[in-house]
Amino acid sequence: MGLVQWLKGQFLCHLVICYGFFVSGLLINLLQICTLPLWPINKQLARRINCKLGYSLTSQSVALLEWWSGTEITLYTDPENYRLYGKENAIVVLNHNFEIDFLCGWTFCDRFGVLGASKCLAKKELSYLPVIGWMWYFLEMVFIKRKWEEDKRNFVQSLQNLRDYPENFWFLLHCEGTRFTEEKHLVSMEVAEKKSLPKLKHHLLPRTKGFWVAVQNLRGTVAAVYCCTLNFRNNETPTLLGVLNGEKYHPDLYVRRIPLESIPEDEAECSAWLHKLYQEKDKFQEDYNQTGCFPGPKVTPPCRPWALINWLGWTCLLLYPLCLLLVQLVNSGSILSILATVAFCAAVSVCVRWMIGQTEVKSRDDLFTTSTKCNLQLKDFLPAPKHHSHD
Ligand SMILES: CC/C=C\C/C=C\C/C=C\C/C=C\C/C=C\C/C=C\CCC(=O)SCCNC(=O)CCNC(=O)[C@H](O)C(C)(C)COP(=O)(O)OP(=O)(O)OC[C@H]1O[C@@H](n2cnc3c(N)ncnc32)[C@H](O)[C@@H]1OP(=O)(O)O
Ligand SMILES: CCCCCCCC/C=C\CCCCCCCC(=O)OC[C@@H](O)COP(=O)(O)O
Repeated sequence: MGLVQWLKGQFLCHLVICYGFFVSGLLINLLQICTLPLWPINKQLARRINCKLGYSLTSQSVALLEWWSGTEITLYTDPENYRLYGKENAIVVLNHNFEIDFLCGWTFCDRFGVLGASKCLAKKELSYLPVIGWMWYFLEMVFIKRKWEEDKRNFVQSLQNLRDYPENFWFLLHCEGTRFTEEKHLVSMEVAEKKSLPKLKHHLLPRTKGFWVAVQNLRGTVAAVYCCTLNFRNNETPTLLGVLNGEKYHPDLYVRRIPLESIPEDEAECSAWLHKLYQEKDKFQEDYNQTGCFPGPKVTPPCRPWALINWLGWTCLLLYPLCLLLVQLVNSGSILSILATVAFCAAVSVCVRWMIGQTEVKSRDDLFTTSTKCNLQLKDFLPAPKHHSHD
């Protein structure tokens, strides 16, 4: 292992990265709050400023993936469609299997210049995440509790608000509604069976309501649906902690552009259409597993320097006062101040570690809720208890 790779694994480096991300994030949140008086006066300007501020925070994690971990992304797509990416609004339908799928998504957004304005349909809990969740309020992210009766008014209103958004945006929808795990897959295929739908091998059954409502409310605003399938080469199982440790991954993304006009307006037909799309996605996934690649030509969208420049800028800006403070502390010899500084660094580290924990794949805890819907019990997924003989 080289020196640089060894350094990337050191806690001190992680602490500096987390400190930069967290403190710059809080400053960006503060600047976003300062834009509040501008919203009633010039809403479009306030939105544009928030896109830039959002970019300044989100792109730090993109820089981490591209420059720190050296991850190389590959796109499989039709060259005719390639030239439209980033130049139109789109709904992105993506599989949800990996801990860093959102990070790869952001990286593609950055390569096509839509990172600041990128949006997604996210579970409400994510809106409480310090820094990132708070930033998303100002970026008009759509949050849902995943209870349709409670969600529908706010969901439709949030989509309607995007109709005059001043920047090109991609709206990400994980139709599967949760991350893929074997246990959730079992539950989901039971639902498929009840609904007489073909079983999927690599995906959960898509939840169709959110997709239909998004398509209906964004007609005339969004030009196309990008049907995306993400995979990692050589069965890599990427994690955010791995990225922080400087591990390099190889994501492959297959994108098909589907004009929005070709998607049925009627709810039942639209649902059937989405189920068919997932059956096709399942087939592409199976082919990928067999052959190690997706159909169609490969391209690596060019990496832009802005994420790195922004990251280095924030790091220099925030490391300077930190170093001054440390020197003063050591000179002062005050044990209390030194302890307070160590406690502050530990708090930043714990906070970011907790945020990273929110991105990790959970497999069993949410079975209680999902499985109740299907009259299955948690014990149905757990290994049979071992009976120890005391003889
Ligand atoms: C060129 C490059 C292109 C692209 C680059 C790629 C990406 C970049 C793009 C953007 C990046 C931007 C941001 C990313 C950053 C971070 C965010 C990341 C992730 C956020 C992750 C999440 O939060 S996912 C969770 C939230 N999202 C969703 O849930 C969406 C899917 N769900 C829905 O749409 C639902 O319909 C709903 C939530 C709107 C409502 O759900 P509800 O359950 O209340 O109602 P439904 O009608 O949907 O469901 C009832 C029916 O469901 C049946 N059922 C029951 N159990 C199951 C089951 N286990 N599986 C399937 N179906 C089930 C039930 O029987 C009911 O059926 P009926 O027939 O009776 O209706
Ligand atoms: C310089 C960079 C510093 C690196 C630190 C980066 C820290 C980033 C921390 C948090 C980013 C938050 C992104 C949230 C996206 C998480 C996606 C997610 O949580 O999906 C789960 C969800 O679908 C299913 O949830 P359920 O299991 O159904 O409930």
